[in-house]
This record gives sequence, structure tokens and C-alpha cells, in this order.
Amino acid sequence: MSTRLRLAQCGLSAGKKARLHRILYKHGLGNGTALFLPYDQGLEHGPRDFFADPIAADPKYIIRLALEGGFNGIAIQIGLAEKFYWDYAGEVPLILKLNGKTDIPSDVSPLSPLHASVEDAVRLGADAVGYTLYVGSPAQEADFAQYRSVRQDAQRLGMPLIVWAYPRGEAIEHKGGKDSFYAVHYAARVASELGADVVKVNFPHPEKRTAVPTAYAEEFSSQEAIDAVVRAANRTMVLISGGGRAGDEVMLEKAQESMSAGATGLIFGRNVWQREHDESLRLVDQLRQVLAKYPTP
Ligand SMILES: O=P(O)(O)OC[C@H]1O[C@](O)(COP(=O)(O)O)[C@@H](O)[C@@H]1O
Repeated sequence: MSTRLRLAQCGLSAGKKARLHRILYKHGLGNGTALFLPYDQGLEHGPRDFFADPIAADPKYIIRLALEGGFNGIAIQIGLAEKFYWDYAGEVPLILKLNGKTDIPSDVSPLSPLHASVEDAVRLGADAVGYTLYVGSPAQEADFAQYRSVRQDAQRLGMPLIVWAYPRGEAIEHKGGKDSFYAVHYAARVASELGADVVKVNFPHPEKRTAVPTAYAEEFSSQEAIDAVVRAANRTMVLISGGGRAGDEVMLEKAQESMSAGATGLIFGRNVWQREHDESLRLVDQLRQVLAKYPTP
């Protein structure tokens, strides 16, 4: 289904539609696909993520990289948005991440607390908000309740809601793991059931089959798995996460399979900025070439 059709059929408010239209058609390739730059890892993982290329610790450098690379948007936390986005407001869309946590506590029962609001996003000129939902966490009940208040605010204020649907916690570790096909497939469906406008998922790994429900125990190719994930999200647009550093070939194949499955786009962070500037732009250019093959005018 084309992005425009999705926007037309989803009963979105005019505010959500206008913002999504701006992100998808006025930035990036302008063809209905999206390439986002996530930069919340300083909170989620700590400064260790910047060791590979220390300049990446500088938020100004990253925002400029997003502009230079022709990204559709940059996802950052409130502190960086307030101190750094102002200089570039409107030049590259802002996705304000509303919740987040450190990785210092164990991942047994994760919950990502809120520290910004949809009102903050409106004030800062954001075109979308991001919420991390830990699908299957023992703290899921509190997470769902917190998510509900964000969804209602986003609905009221016409702000598109992007859900980082991340299977996490003790239970999923015993059922294939957080990036098994079973886990990612389920997460995509959960985000759609819970009213996300866009869902961001990890690329599924069908080979991770230990203790998964029997329906997932047979062999699936990675293309079959990502096809099913995008279908599971139905009218919710899908973005595929980058994950930790991997080879360029692996990343390009992931991009190709995701777009061919009908994903709206990619949200690659560490694989883009954990390297020298020219190398970052070279990978971005290759990713844009993949997106250019899947326009949804
Ligand atoms: O899988 P983890 O460790 O929770 O990673 C979370 C991080 O991954 C992202 O979702 C995507 O970024 P990357 O492309 O760097 O993986 C970030 O927004 C977030 O900080």
C-alpha cells in the first residue's frame, strides 16, 4: 500500500497528516520513504557508543550530519532538543523521544519512564514523538498505562506517534530472544493494535528459534520473516532499526529486504555515525539508493 494511500485511509487528524506529509514528502527523497537518524544512544547505552568516532558525541555534529545526509528526521531526547535543535529548527524534522532509560539496571523487567510530553514536542516544533514500548516486559502493565496517556495526548494535539516496539525482559529471553522472528512479529502487531501511527522494529531473525511457539519453529527466510512483520503492522507504517555496528553489506541487504517487504523506511544510528564523516555519507548515499527504488508517490 502506498504511503499516500495509508495516510488517506488511516482516519488521521489533519495535524498528524500534515506532519507526516512534511516528514515523508518535503524531506529526504520526498518520495514517501524515510531515512531517520536516531541519536538517543547517549542515554540508552551511555558515552561508550561514541568511542568509535568521538566527534559523534557532539549533538551539533549529528544534526549537521542529518542535514547533509538528507535525512527525513532526527530522533533525540528533550535535553538535546532544547539545547541544540533551535539552531536548525525546521531544517530537518524533529522526532522528540518522550521516554528513555539507561542500560545500567538489568533488563529483567524494563520500563522506560517518561521525561517529556507531547506538549514539549509541540513547543519545540517537532513533527512526531517517539515512545519505547517494551513488549512482553514484566512491567508491561505500567508501560501500557503510560503509553495510553501519550497516545491520547498525541491524538489530541495532532502529533504522529512512532512506537519503538521492543520485545524485552525476562520472558522473551526464554522464547527466542528480543530479535527472533516470533518476538519482532508480535511486537509489530502489538504496536498496530495499540494505535501507533508508525512502528519501529528490529530486523527479525528467523534462525533464532529456541523455545519459540511451534508456528515459528519451521524454517523461514529473512525475506519471509520481514514480509510477515510488515503485514502484521497492517496500516501502521514500519521503520526498521539499525542495531549495533555490522558490515555495510549486511546493512544494505537488511535495507533492501525491508523496503521490498513494504516498510516505509529505515532508522539507522550507530551504523551511520560510528565512523568517519565521509564514510557515514557514503553509507547514507547507498541507503538512499535503496529507498529510491521503492517510491510511494
Ligand atoms: O537495542 P537497544 O540496546 O535497546 O538499542 C536502543 C537504541 O537503538 C535504537 O532504537 C536505534 O539506533 P541504532 O540504529 O543505533 O541501533 C536507538 O533509538 C536506541 O537508542
